Amino acid sequence: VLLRLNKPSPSRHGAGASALPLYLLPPGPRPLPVIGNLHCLLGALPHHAMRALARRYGDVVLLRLGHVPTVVVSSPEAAREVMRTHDAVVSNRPLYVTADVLSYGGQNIAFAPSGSPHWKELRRLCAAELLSPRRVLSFRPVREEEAACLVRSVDAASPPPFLVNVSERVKALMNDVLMRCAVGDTCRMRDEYIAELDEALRLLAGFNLVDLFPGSRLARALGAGSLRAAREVHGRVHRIVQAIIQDHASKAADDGAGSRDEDILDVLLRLQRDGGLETVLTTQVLCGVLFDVFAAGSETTATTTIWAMSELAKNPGVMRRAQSEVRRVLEGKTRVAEADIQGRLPYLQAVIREALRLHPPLPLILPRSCAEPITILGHHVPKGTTVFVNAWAIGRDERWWPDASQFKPERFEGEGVVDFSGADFRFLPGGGGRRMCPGLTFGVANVEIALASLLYHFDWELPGGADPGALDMGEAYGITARRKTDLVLKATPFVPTN
Ligand code: HEM
Repeated sequence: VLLRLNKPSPSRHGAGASALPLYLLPPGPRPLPVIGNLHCLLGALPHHAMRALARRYGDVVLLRLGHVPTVVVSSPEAAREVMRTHDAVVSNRPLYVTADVLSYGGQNIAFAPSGSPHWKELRRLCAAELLSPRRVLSFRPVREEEAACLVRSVDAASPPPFLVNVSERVKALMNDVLMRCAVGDTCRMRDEYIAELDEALRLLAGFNLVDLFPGSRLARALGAGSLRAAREVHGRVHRIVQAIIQDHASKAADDGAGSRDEDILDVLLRLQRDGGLETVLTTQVLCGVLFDVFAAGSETTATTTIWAMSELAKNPGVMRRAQSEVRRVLEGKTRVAEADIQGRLPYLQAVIREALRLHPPLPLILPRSCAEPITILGHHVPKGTTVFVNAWAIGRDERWWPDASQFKPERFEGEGVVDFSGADFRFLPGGGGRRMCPGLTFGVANVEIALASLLYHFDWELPGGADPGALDMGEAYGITARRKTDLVLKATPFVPTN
């Protein structure tokens, strides 16, 4: 009787759960008819609401979101079981309807089925070609030029001190960097492409009725508008990418081989021509991969940089220490070159990690789907369950991070520091296991040079002498946990640009 009172009835949580002894299922709130536990997520951002549920029910919580059985894990041990012990079984993404349309039915990297030869080949290409350390290094001139451009754009305002919308500038910077690395610097449809990709990201964010109630005709009818919008954006993106590919092919013929560094589309087109891969690189696959690079790369790196600047503005002592490190290392220079800072800014690196701990851009990582029944910390998780790892909650938990809510980069200094490799399940900004982010090194390189440039060239403070501690740190709803309000700071030039 006690078990019945404390545990949800299995049959209430979805078909896969119905044959199980109810005490084996993870605990969770009682689902309501039809909507299940959707009401538990109302009024708060999903990762916040899920943390509140974890505090009440434990590190493994069972929910029913609409018709979809869902498990949320919120501790390093539970995350290890998902991403290491059961990695092979929990590495598919649930293919939501909008994502299905935008990814050509899972032909890109982020939504392709994980066991498929297609996904394995694309991941191999990421490691060996598209996002390899050599390729990331070859993008160095792009990062340096764009970071210098950012500094000039701040400097262009007059007279000093300038009021700078840091959010806008950083977003523009990351869009430009990712766009140039993906399709080159002379893409005539650049702005159109960015606008369509932004719209696609907006459609991907959030829970869609059709995804929450798969199989329901009513949900299909009510959700028809967003599905139609996704199809339209998808059609426009496809046409733009086709035109970009044609431009590239004719430019490659004009330039002659080897006259410039390859961008990601050049590499894809070369691999397409050469053939011999496990998968055929159709135009659809190229569109999907370019979508991954831009969608997964631009927003995450911009969000991380903006949160890092926010935390620095909120914590002037940390700002001073990071600035003095950057200024000591770059003394006498008129612009930031990566060769000058590489491996020489350990405190700034710690600032970036601390920003990623408190503000992982993808707070719930990306959802996974359980292909077979598994056990997480002794709880039975039925086949077909969607699994979320709440990296945001784990990164803010006092059990693993003393003074968890404080911005203390020092915790990432010294021996035995936690790294980005996904091996330490307390710190999962790039996820873990076989689905772990393949672009994290590239992303962090973009964040590092942007921050080094802003800190080297300018002093920063809140406008109107506002109290740094009172800076609004609210998050907006969306595919990434970005700032709710734009970050606007006062910049005073410190080192002039050349
Ligand atoms: C600070 C920057 C970044 C962060 C915090 C980040 C974070 C993440 C996370 C949490 C995932 C899901 C991993 C999982 O399911 O375990 C992911 C996947 C992915 N990321 Fe990143 N990312 C960043 C930058 C980038 C960049 C620059 C690129 C490419 C240019 C990229 C490409 C991808 C791709 C393709 C996937 C899907 C991988 C798959 O499903 O196999 N990311 N990223």
